[in-house]
Amino acid sequence: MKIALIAHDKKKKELVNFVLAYKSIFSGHQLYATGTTGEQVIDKVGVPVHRFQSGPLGGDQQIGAMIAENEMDIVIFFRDPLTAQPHEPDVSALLRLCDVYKIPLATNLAAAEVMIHGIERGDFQWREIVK
Ligand SMILES: O=C(CO)COP(=O)(O)O
Repeated sequence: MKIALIAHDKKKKELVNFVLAYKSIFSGHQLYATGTTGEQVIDKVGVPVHRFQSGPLGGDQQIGAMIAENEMDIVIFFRDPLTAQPHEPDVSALLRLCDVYKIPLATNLAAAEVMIHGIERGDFQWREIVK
């Protein structure tokens, strides 16, 4: 499956630790990320990640474009709800596209924990049928 990994700055450590904890599962999938998140995942986890632009420079929109093309299966986006983001419209647009295209989206650690076990079990195989 194609999995997008995104984290706002104050959530990056949490996301990196999450990917590290489930490295064996993530390793079996194609990973995509916004620029800085991807850089940290590559450095600290050591898995291959396709990196887009940094979020404020269009990375969220690039992932949104993949969703619109039915090219992204799952989005894990650790958002920081307590810090204003200069590119908030891009963030909202990405979340909206997940809903438009029914793309499974986890926006915090607790939801991502459930999601990763679902990925492991094959709960999202229906995405292959949709394609
Ligand atoms: O801002 C982001 C998502 O909205 C994340 O971008 P970076 O991974 O480049 O920090």
